[in-house]
Amino acid sequence: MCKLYMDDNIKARNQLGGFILLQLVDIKKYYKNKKAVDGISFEVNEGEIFGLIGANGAGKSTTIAMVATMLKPDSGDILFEGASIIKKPSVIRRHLGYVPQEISLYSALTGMDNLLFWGNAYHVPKEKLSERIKEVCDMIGFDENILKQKVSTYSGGMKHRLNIGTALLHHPKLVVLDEPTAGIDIVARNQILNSVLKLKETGTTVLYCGHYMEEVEKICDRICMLHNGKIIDIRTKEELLNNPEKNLETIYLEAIGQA
Ligand SMILES: Nc1ncnc2c1ncn2[C@@H]1O[C@H](COP(=O)(O)OP(=O)(O)OP(=O)(O)O)[C@@H](O)[C@H]1O
Repeated sequence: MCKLYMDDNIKARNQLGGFILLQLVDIKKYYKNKKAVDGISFEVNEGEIFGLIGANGAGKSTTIAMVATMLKPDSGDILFEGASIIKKPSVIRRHLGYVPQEISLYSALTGMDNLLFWGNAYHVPKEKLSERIKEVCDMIGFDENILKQKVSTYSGGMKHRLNIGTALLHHPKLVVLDEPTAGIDIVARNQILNSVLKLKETGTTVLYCGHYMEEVEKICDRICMLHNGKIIDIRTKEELLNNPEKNLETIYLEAIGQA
């Protein structure tokens, strides 16, 4: 029999002929009686930056925690390269770089020691690790001098950048970022956004959960708006650019009846 028919994880194509990396199909998640995610379906194309926005409690973190296999949906399915990650979480785990809001760094260690630690934790082959650390440092804007310093001496923005770097060492196909710029200054935010854009240049797909509408608008190819656990709209960057009289914030506020 032809291999194509034997394979149960065949990547789907989008309308433009590109590959779909990730598909959420009618996902629901309850916390006791509270519906946190209420029938969400969307697709993330290979190589794009896909943004998720919404006010506090909209369901963003719950959604991406399910993609990162930290939480299991109550119903629906999530497919990575056509295979269900609900049935088999391992299909996504080795291809995933998940950056939660919390910083997971050892502050008593240097930046380099943190990268070595996470490189080993992600099973990056020893002979490839130093080259990969160089590539990641280039992406997050770290030089050798910074790497020699202890993380306890870093600014908040530097910690966030290194935190992202640790999730990139194993060259993941999909990077999931949960509000990576929350609570840091404008300069550090800009550096992080540039790192995310560099990541896209390397062909990596990004699922970006953000709080600040203007930054999501700036870097994302498509933006999914959530409210009360439901999708209220999905807009492409082109649609937003072609409609300059309404920015993302206005569109979102109008959609939730708050304009
Ligand atoms: N562990 C939990 N137990 C009970 N309810 C929860 C839990 N986590 C989230 N919720 C509720 O589920 C809903 C969605 O929360 P979620 O954290 O996914 O939203 P969010 O869009 O990420 O919000 P924020 O921007 O504040 O992080 C909210 O009403 C929240 O209170």
